[in-house]
Parts: sequence; structure tokens; C-alpha cells
Amino acid sequence: MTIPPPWQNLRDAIESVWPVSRYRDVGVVVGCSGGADSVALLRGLVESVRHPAAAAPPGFIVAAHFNHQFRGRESDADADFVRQLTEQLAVPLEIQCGQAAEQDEQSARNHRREFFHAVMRRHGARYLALGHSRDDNVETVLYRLMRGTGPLGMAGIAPFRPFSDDPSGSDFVIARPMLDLGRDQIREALRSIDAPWREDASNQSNAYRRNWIRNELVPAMQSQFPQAVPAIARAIQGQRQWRDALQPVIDRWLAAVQIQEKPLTLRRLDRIGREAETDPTATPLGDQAVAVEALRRCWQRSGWPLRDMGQFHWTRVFEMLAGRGPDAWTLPGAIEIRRDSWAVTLVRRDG
Ligand SMILES: Nc1ncnc2c1ncn2[C@@H]1O[C@H](COP(=O)(O)OP(=O)(O)OP(=O)(O)O)[C@@H](O)[C@H]1O
Repeated sequence: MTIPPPWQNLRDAIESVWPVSRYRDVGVVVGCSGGADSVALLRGLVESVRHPAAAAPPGFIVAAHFNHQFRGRESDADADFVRQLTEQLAVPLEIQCGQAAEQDEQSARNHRREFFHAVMRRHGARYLALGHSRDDNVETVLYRLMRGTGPLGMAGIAPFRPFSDDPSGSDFVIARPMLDLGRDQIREALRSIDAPWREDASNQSNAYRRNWIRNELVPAMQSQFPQAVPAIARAIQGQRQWRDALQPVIDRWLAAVQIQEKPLTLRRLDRIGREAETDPTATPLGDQAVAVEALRRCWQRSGWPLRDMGQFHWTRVFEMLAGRGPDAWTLPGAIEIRRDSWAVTLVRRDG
């Protein structure tokens, strides 16, 4: 049987990012909403592991659907659709229902995440696969840009990253192998194999700012720049390469500067030996761009709000670290920063 080219291209694109050999022995939970992206992902992965050449033991792909019950009967119909799909594909399915009252997007996402985590543990799966597309990545970066972000935020969604909320610290990984595929391309691939999906009507609403980006901003950009999405996606990819190059530099900066995590205590840069200035291979401790990215990582680890931290605040923290400016200051999110003769300490006032 010949495979239609759009579907084959999708399979090849997934395979090139995430070869089946990397996941066939460790187990994958696929988050399937019933939407085109995750339906294509589930179908693609199932076909790949069942390909005779893959020689995979059956049944270690598990689908997981969270029924948020945001949209009453429509939500139940999504769940039914996913149930039928997984029966047809002979893939085990786990479903959990959320609270209809809970309309806040962030807490819904958190609950979904907890559910995924529980399913991964139950089945002993290493990976959680999600169907984010190139368009999702571009929308995410536009969103971050408008809310305020740094160079690392502009690197977009990571194709692979640890499931960092995992309290046991085991090596669960989130995989997003469709980040190079456009939303239209994914739909076309599904159409080419006559595979249905569910259209989420709430994606049409502009109530959420993310939907406004998707439904208004991006089309407006495309009306003047038809290639805007792939162009931005290329910039994101370039930024990701810079980000990857920067990670070890940030690690070394933290190793040299951070004394302890709680309370966050950082050595004063002007008190650290001067070898960094004379050794060209040493980590540039006094480089503001590196320092700010390292500080952002500290903020993330501490669970402090990054949102209201502007360039002005980062520069001031950097100045204080370098032994200049005031001895004490309060940053957004009630983070208090104090400098003594050797170090700078940061504490959140309420905790
Ligand atoms: N309710 C859900 N149950 C299970 N997985 C989900 C659910 N919602 C989202 N996901 C997973 O997270 C990915 C990204 O979610 P998002 O809400 O951004 O999806 P989307 O762009 O609407 O994609 P899709 O077309 O797959 O619904 C989905 O592709 C899917 O893998």
C-alpha cells in the first residue's frame, strides 16, 4: 500500500527529530486532545513503532486525554472521539475528568500536567509526547515577546526537555517532535489519509490572549508577510542554537558565583579573582548578558515571578553584584536584595 506523500512527509519529519529507536524500548505517553496535531502525532508514532523494521513490543504507547469539561457536551464528544481513535489503533487510553468550574487556563494546564505525570509513573513510561506545531512555537514566542522575555525565552518551545516538576527527580522527558511542522501541513497530512480530528471551537474565541495571537495577530502579519511564520520559526531555531551554546557558560557562571540556593546567595563579582579577565578561555563572569541569563535561571528555580522584571531591574541587580549602586533594594515580586562585603543575598519577603 502506498502512503500519500503528505502523510509520509509528516512521518519522516517526526522520525528525523525523534527516531523510533530512541523511544521504542522506554514507553511513551501521548497527550491526545482529539485536535489535529495530537491525533497526527499519535497516529504517526503508533505507525512508526508498529513498522516491521521497528520490532517494538506492542502496547507501550499509551494515550492520555484530559477532559477539562470546559465545553459541556463538546468536551465529552472530544473524549469519545479519542476513545474511538485509540480503540481503532489498539492503544491503551487513560482519561481523567477535570472540574467544569475551573475555567482558568493555567490551573487547567497544571492539572493536565499532574495527570500526565501520574500516567507516566503508572505505566513506567519515559516520555510524554505532545503535539505542539511550528505555529504553536511562533505564537508562544510572540506572546512572550509582548509580555516581556529574554533571549532564552525567544528560543521558543524546547523539542525535548526534562519533565521538571517531577518531584522524584527521575529522568522523565517531554518530547515535542512536531515543532518543525506547520499547522496546515499537519491537517493536510491527516486529510491525505482520511483521518478525522476534532476542531476545538474555543480556539476560535479571542477570549484568551493566546487565541487572539492565533486568530488576529498572526493573520494580520501574514497579510503583509505571507512567509512570516516560517521566517519567525527560523529565527527561533537560530536563537535556540545560541541558547544551547550559552547553557554551559551559564552553568560555569553559576558554579563560580552562586554560594547557596536558599537564600539565594551570590558572590560579588568584584570580589572574585581577576583570572576571568586575563584568561581568555575563562567564563566571562562580568558579562552582563551571561549574568542576566544566569539570574533568570535562579529566579525560575526559586519560583519567583519573572514577569515584571525589566531590563532596568536586571541591570541594577548586575550592578549590585559588581559592587556598584545601592546596598539594598526591592525588586518586583517583593524580592529583597542586599549586598554585604562579599556577597549579595536575595530573599522573597513572604517566604
Ligand atoms: N485535553 C488534553 N488532553 C490530552 N492532551 C492534551 C490536551 N490538551 C492538549 N494536549 C496536548 O498538548 C498539546 C498542545 O496543546 P494545545 O492546547 O496547545 O494544543 P492544540 O494546538 O490545540 O493541539 P491539538 O490540535 O493537538 O489539540 C496537544 O497537541 C496535545 O498533545
